[in-house]
Amino acid sequence: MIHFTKMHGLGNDFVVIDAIRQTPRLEPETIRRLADRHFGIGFDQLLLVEKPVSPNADFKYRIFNADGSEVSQCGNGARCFARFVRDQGLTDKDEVCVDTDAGQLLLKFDSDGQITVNMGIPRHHPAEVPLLADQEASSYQASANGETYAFGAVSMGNPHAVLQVDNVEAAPVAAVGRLLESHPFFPARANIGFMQIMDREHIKLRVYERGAAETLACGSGACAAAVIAIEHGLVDRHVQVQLPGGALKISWAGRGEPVLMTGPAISVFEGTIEP
Ligand SMILES: N[C@H](CCC[C@H](N)C(=O)O)C(=O)O
Repeated sequence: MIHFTKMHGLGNDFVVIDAIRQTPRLEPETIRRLADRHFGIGFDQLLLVEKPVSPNADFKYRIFNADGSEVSQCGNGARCFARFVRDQGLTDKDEVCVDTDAGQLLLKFDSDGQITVNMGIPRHHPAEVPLLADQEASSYQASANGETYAFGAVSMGNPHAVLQVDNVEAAPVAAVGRLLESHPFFPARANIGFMQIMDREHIKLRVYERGAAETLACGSGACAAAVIAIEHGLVDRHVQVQLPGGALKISWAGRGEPVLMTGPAISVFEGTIEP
């Protein structure tokens, strides 16, 4: 029997499992079954909390999408991970350093109960996103089903393409998101953001996530949209990103600097599974 906690960050929801004091064996098929919102628990991603691999880190955490694929970054998940290790008594630190497959993240508990994540330095080179382009560009194009789509692209430790739209509510997120998520232009697939610039301090965003379809919020997607909008001179360096599930505060001082993301993390219930 495995104990888990069901959590969410702005409605992007997770099952979080302590894999330090437990030894879960979760094959991709099991993850897919548990992710099902009718036959399983239901979640966008499953997070495993493990012992650190680096001497200076407190933990390692691994991320699995609802389709069973293991990935390297999850912004909302990082905040829920931080809340989890505190609630479970695995740490009493106010700042937690965590190893991930994309490098280390630094997580800080703010006085108001929100959590600020240093999401690392965005990567722009095509090979780092990854995407199939000969050189870096401020905007790329990909064609599908007779349409051509223009987007910015960046890695936050996971691949993101961001399209600018005039009305995010009317954006074809399901149809175009699904098309581009697994487009050959993205050899590792990609998270597809649809961004509407409201003013120099506010973005509205919807994200069709790799391996999870549209979610109510995407932390790394909010970081990617802010980076691309800042690069294009559309917003200032401190911006609020409004997603269907709520708002995140994103700050970025420019190339070579890390992106900071601040937002909530909520525990909903605890349970047990026989995987
Ligand atoms: N679907 C993403 C992982 C989860 C990202 C998202 N939930 C976040 O908050 O950043 C990927 O395959 O890269």
